[in-house]
Amino acid sequence: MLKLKDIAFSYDRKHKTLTDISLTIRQGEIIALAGRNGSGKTTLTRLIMGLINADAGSIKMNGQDVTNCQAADMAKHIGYVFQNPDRQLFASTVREEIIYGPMQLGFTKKEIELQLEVVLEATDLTAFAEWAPQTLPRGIKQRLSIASALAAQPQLLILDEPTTGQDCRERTKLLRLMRKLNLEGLTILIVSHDMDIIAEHAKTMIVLENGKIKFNGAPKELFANEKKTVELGLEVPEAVRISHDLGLDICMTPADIYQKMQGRRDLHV
Ligand SMILES: Nc1ncnc2c1ncn2[C@@H]1O[C@H](COP(=O)(O)OP(=O)(O)OP(=O)(O)O)[C@@H](O)[C@H]1O
Repeated sequence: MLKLKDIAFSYDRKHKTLTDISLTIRQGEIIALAGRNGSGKTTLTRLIMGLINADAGSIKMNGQDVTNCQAADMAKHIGYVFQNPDRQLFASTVREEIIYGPMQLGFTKKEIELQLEVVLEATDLTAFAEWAPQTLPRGIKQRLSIASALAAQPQLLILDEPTTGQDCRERTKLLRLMRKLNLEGLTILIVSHDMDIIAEHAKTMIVLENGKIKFNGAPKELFANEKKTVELGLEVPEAVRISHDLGLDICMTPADIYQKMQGRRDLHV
């Protein structure tokens, strides 16, 4: 769906911010982007969004060259949800916030109304349609940011640290929403420092260090190698650690641990 080949980018020509970035985001997958602070994650997502353009290399979307496309063109295909919803929300009601994108993209009145109804329902925000976004709690604001992005019917949704600053209930609700959208066919790129989320939800994981890809593969493959995980500035997920301590085969989720424990007579469930 999206293919980056040999991408290079620098903000000031002196320091290379991204080097030799080649990656593929496949239709329908949840792919995670991780790495320590300053490794280049935001820069890479800004590049994919067309907010900045690469100095070298190419980007293709569904086989079409979009290397030098601007943000307005990419907004037809890609939705972006900021880590801090306050950076994104500006309208005076939830309804206006959601219809802004489709209006800018030239949707008809009928399409806009339909999209509004569909995304309010999908994000469980119907009851808040007339509320002022700024008065909503953080978790609901985050869902509104997702609703606004979804309203433009993107093929790819980029979620930047979507669970930061949320309580457990809102975090669970948001992850469930992400999963549901993915099952309905939406491709999702999640930028996260939370390895538990990546272990549980991502099919592929890309790790950046100093602007270069240091890992690109299944999260399980990386987390099985604790030394490499730590070297890349990442934490081993809780489920992996516990399964290791219990002498089980590597588990990526608490449900995995439960299942594997049932097969072991020496461990009581
Ligand atoms: N607008 C800018 N101008 C110049 N340098 C920048 C700019 N934005 C980021 N950088 C630099 O580019 C490098 C990569 O930054 P980036 O924000 O992409 O990393 P990140 O992995 O997203 O970090 P974090 O996890 O802290 O958000 C850093 O060295 C940063 O200082």
